Amino acid sequence: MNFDALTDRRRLAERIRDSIRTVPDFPRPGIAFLDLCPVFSQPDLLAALAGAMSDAFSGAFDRVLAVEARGFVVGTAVARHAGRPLVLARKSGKLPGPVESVRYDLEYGSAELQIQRDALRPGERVIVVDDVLATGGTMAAAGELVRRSGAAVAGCAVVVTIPGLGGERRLGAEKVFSVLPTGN
Ligand SMILES: O=P(O)(O)OC[C@H]1O[C@H](OP(=O)(O)OP(=O)(O)O)[C@H](O)[C@@H]1O
Ligand SMILES: Nc1ncnc2[nH]cnc12
Repeated sequence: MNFDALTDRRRLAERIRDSIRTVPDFPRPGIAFLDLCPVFSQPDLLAALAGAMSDAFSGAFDRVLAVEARGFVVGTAVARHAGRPLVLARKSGKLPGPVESVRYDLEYGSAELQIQRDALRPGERVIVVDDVLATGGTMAAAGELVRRSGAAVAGCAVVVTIPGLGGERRLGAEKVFSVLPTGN
């Protein structure tokens, strides 16, 4: 990475950090909820985010898998920026079948994620895009859906990682790119 790219990355991270609103005790007591709506409302910031995520994987991916719901915002921007097809991982009951399903736990609940069986092809390289990485339960479920299709996870991209919840450790081998990494 050259100096300009590093400076731009730092500036991007600063603007995102300044834009995120932390809401205590939402959606339930004890959770410090990161509200990224103010990030999504700034077109230049969303475009820069998409560019940083795409660059992080040097364009070495065939499709972008976006996770419902906030991941759709970021994933759509990345797919558009990179000129790659967008695939949706949706919460249970939203996609017409046949679908593949995985149940999972996240920081404040449990859910089921699905993709359509013909959405990914064997051998394709897929990046999974979301807004927040907390426990990693959601990303792990999305990765499992990718592998069940015979495709491979080329990486995971998130706007922000919440430190101390084990998300990056849990994803282990999957390469995680976070614009605001742990500790920032
Ligand atoms: O790392 P984890 O502990 O799994 O948490 C991260 C997930 O939690 C949030 O999704 P949520 O299910 O709240 O959905 P939403 O985007 O529909 O609000 C967030 O958008 C991530 O998908
Ligand atoms: N603390 C949090 N804020 C926003 N989204 C989340 N997803 C999981 N944990 C979260």
